Amino acid sequence: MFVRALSLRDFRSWESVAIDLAPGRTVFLGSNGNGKTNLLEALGYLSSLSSHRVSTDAPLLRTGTTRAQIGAAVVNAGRELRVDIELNQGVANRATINRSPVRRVSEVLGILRTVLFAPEDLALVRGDPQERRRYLDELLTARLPRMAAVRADYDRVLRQRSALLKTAARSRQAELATLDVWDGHLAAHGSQLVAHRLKLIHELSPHLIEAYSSIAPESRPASVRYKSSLSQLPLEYLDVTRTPEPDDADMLEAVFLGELATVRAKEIERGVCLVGPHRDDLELYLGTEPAKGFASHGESWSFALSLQLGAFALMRSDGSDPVLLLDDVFAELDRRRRSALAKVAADAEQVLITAAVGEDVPDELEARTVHVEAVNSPQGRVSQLRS
Ligand SMILES: Nc1ncnc2c1ncn2[C@@H]1O[C@H](COP(=O)(O)OP(=O)(O)OP(=O)(O)O)[C@@H](O)[C@H]1O
Repeated sequence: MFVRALSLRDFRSWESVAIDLAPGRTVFLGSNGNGKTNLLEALGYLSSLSSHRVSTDAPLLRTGTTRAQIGAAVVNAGRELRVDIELNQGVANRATINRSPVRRVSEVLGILRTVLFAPEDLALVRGDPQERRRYLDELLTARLPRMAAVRADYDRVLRQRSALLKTAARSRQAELATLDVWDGHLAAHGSQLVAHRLKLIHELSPHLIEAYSSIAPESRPASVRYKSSLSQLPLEYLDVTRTPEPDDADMLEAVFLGELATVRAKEIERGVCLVGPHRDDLELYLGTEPAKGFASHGESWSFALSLQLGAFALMRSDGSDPVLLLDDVFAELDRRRRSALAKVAADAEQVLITAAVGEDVPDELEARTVHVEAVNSPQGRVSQLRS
């Protein structure tokens, strides 16, 4: 797929811009802080409904404004769809598809699929489990948009159950009957989420291993493993080579419920939900060692890049290339990693790249260049395209 046109209004440093884009490679070139990443961030938002840099929408609205708009025309297998999102301060966000309003903004998920590789991705290897859970869940949702509802349901139940546990912890008296109901909901949604994550990891793992070995052939092999907070889950289910079965979610739900019964006293005492997908992790290994705290800087970069290239390969195997967004990453890579990434980029349907200087982008990519600059205007400092 590719983005044929992107338009922004009051998004980050962009007051108003409309850019025509084409398949192949485009580099957004400009000095630091001029607004290049903001363009990729907008596309990332359109595809995942979240930013790779911030966890709330507020910083995405241009300073002093109360509404940001992102619009794109996306072509997939010859069919074009127009998608527009409005980010509003204080009121709910809104979206349209082909100019028709949708009931839920999440209905736009799946129209634009992207894989974004950015300096922040180092946190996938070095950061907390929540970074890796987010990576997994966004990939899950990109491939299977209905998972957005499962995630939202799980998060809602988790919040409500956590609030109940806190009350129970404070008053030292559990509303046991109510808690039973929430246990049921938590296990139902949580087991769906875990079953899909396990299936995803099973499918992703070969692509990831291959990506890592092509980027860092001299290094120990990379591998991944799901770490579940369900201690009663039979270990075979965590084996990435095991082919998932259709009834895995049922089995997981039963294990989840059993586990909740086991930890209930502890949960009431501490006032938090102790088990479930919100406590799980995607463990990364180099050889037999965990990558976190063990991998060198270069190996960590290679691993982070492999996670994204693995995601790209997996989505490609689903039938259509996602748009590859590369945010200022070539400068961070050594020669071998650069050329491994350039090889993937040269072959992808559409790649949008940001760079501060042209020399950072490998020549073999033969990219079209779009210059970005920031200027002082009556609206403050804003980004614009330079022709
Ligand atoms: N909500 C906002 N409103 C107005 N300007 C913003 C907002 N958020 C960020 N900016 C501005 O956007 C600029 C950063 O843009 P961006 O991250 O796209 O830069 P960049 O060109 O990718 O830079 P680098 O090469 O350093 O990564 C900064 O000048 C920042 O002040």
